[in-house]
Amino acid sequence: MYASKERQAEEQRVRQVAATIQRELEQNQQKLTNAAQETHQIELNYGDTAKINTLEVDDRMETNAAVQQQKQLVALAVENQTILAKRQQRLQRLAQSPYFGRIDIAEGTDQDTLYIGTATLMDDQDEDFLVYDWRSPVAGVYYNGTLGPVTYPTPLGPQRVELQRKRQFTIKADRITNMFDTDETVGDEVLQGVLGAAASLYMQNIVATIQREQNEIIRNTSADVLVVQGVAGSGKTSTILQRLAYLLYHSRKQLAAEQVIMFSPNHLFSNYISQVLPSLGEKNMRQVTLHEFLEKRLWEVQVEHQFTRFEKDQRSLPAATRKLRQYLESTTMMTRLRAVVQQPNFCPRFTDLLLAGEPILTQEQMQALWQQLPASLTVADKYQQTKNKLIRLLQRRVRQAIGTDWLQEQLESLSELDYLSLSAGATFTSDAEERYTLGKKLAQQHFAPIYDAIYNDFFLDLEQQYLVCLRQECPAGVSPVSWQARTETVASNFERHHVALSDTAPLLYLRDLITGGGQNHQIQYLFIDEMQDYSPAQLFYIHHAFPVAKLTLLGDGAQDLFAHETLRGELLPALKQLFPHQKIKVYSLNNSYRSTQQITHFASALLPDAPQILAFNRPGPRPKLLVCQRLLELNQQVSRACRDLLTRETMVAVLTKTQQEAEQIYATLQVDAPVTLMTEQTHHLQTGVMIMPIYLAKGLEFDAVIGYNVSADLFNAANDAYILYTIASRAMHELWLISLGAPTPLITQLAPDLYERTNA
Ligand SMILES: Nc1ncnc2c1ncn2[C@@H]1O[C@H](COP(=O)(O)OP(=O)(O)OP(=O)(O)O)[C@@H](O)[C@H]1O
Repeated sequence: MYASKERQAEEQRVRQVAATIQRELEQNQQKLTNAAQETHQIELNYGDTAKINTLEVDDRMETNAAVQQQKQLVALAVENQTILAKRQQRLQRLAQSPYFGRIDIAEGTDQDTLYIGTATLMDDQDEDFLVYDWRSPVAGVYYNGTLGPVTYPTPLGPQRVELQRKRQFTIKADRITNMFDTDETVGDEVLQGVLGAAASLYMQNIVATIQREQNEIIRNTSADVLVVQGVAGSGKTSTILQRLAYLLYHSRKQLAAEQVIMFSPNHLFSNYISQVLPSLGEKNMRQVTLHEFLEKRLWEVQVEHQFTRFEKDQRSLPAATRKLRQYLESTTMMTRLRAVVQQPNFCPRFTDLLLAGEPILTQEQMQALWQQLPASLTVADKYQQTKNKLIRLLQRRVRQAIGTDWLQEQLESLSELDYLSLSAGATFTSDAEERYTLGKKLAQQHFAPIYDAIYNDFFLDLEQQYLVCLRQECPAGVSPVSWQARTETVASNFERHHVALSDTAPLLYLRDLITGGGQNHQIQYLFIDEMQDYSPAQLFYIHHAFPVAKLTLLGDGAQDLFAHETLRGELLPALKQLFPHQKIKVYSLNNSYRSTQQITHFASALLPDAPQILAFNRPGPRPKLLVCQRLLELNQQVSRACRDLLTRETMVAVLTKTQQEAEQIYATLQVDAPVTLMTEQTHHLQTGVMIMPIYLAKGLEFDAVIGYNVSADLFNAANDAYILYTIASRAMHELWLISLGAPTPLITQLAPDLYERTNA
């Protein structure tokens, strides 16, 4: 009886709040319409003003002032319209679900009841909060505290209150579909509902069900480098997107979405997460993949793609190559380059700048300029001064060219069109002036490629310089023969305008060290998802490239597809080496939310150094292992599995190790549903069946996953347990693994009750 009275009271409140939202929506819509008309009217007037007679000087001045004023009016009107439009969107969001939580807090005899939703809502008089934004300090109590004494931050210091009740709601428009009181962070029941639902094409926000351990990460504003080491499906991506929404809300004046950048694993992922921030009323941050970032900075050469390298590695990766790679991709490699550049007599390798085969500025000249500079200057300063001197030398060359016969001849033979473009409508007072001006322009045009080359730092022979650094010293633990062979490979790569992935970070760093460029001071926050896919050298370089950005790095050592081992072993010393002057905070997330208990147990058992992975209590069928004897049978079984799964699930993924296998199965798959072969160029998830190599499925999830050909032949290398774990942990509800011939011992050695084995 009491419970139903409570429910009635809550239902009545929701209806009242929903009615307020509706009223505000209507009023705001009216204001928005008026504002749009006003903007339009001002723009019309602005057009008229521009037509005012500008012949008389006085009129002209007046018109200029009027135009300025009109421009300001337009800007104001547009701003006003933007604010109203944002408000309308916020109200529309609240109308769908006004709030999801309630807390009752008491301070002494003062009692307060607060409702928490995705945005703030005031009552009609603008006096009382009907809904508190989830990011407000007091709302932290909802996510953080169990009942009893709790504290939350205020401008006057920590505020201590008694949390007397925590209530959760599921509300659709003005109807409560579920409501209960809880003492937990966020009750199991709501989470069960959310996690049991079907996969979606876009990631959803988790604002109503943020867990305590996630909340801490979201609200941390003090760390310079915040690292989240979390098991698959622990909500790392969800948490950082919520964190970004939190940071944008709290630093509204100092931080804009444009000052935030996120490194994401691929375009599919970027698109998959693109709706989370807008659903929380925030603009999206910039996203970039590692390959895009490297390619943009090394635009004159072709950069090896991580995915291409992964595919090649599957065919063969000798131990010696792995060892060399480890060194090239280490922080030691980067600091060694720094030491080379900081040597007292360091002089970079330069290259002649040629025009039609003729050297215009020579490396000897450049070296001489460098040597003349005071030894006390930094390398970057010396470089800039050399660059400036080269520009001056070029200017002198331009002046000298003006009087030369060849230039005068060219002037004489200018076509009418060339003359007009060169003179650009200028009038000259004398013939000599005309000859000089046009001659100078012609000379400037002639030497423009050299100017561009200086401007773009092409006089620095970065490739030779890099080779010099490599040849200087063979690192400890690497055989001199393989080091030399590797260095020769780098040289022949350069001849083909190609750079191997391992050389990209060192090469870029070397260039920046010498030129003093390459640093972006605008970005305030930088997020890296899947940090285990970055080598220490790449992380080192990214930190160098964005020196003021606070970093949030997320990863899972167990999803180490590319065998960088960045997140294996002792994390803190490695981080200290990477970020020696930063305040580092490391969080671990061990609860896995994505998959059923059966899938999580199976996936965790695959890992050799089994981390602590806590499965969420959501039961489902055990993973299935199907063994086939012939290729034809394997393909038939995959088709059959897809058909079966599609009777229950909407998004089924066939995950392979390589692109080639994905193409093979795509060619033979027979199902009565849309089938999409995903490639690096695919940007959107699809319903039906998606086929892709595992590296494209990073960070994604599907209702059901079929692991394609998990045979002993294919999964036998040291890193394969991690690949298989990544495949398995993409599945939310069902996992099938199909093998051609004997399945990998990674599976067969597991406890038999972890999966169900069938022979086809
Ligand atoms: N607090 C939460 N409330 C509701 N759902 C959650 C919560 N935390 C995580 N999830 C859900 O769990 C799934 C996995 O989350 P997410 O992709 O953020 O994890 P992840 O740690 O980045 O995973 P991975 O490393 O495996 O890619 C998503 O469906 C997400 O919505």
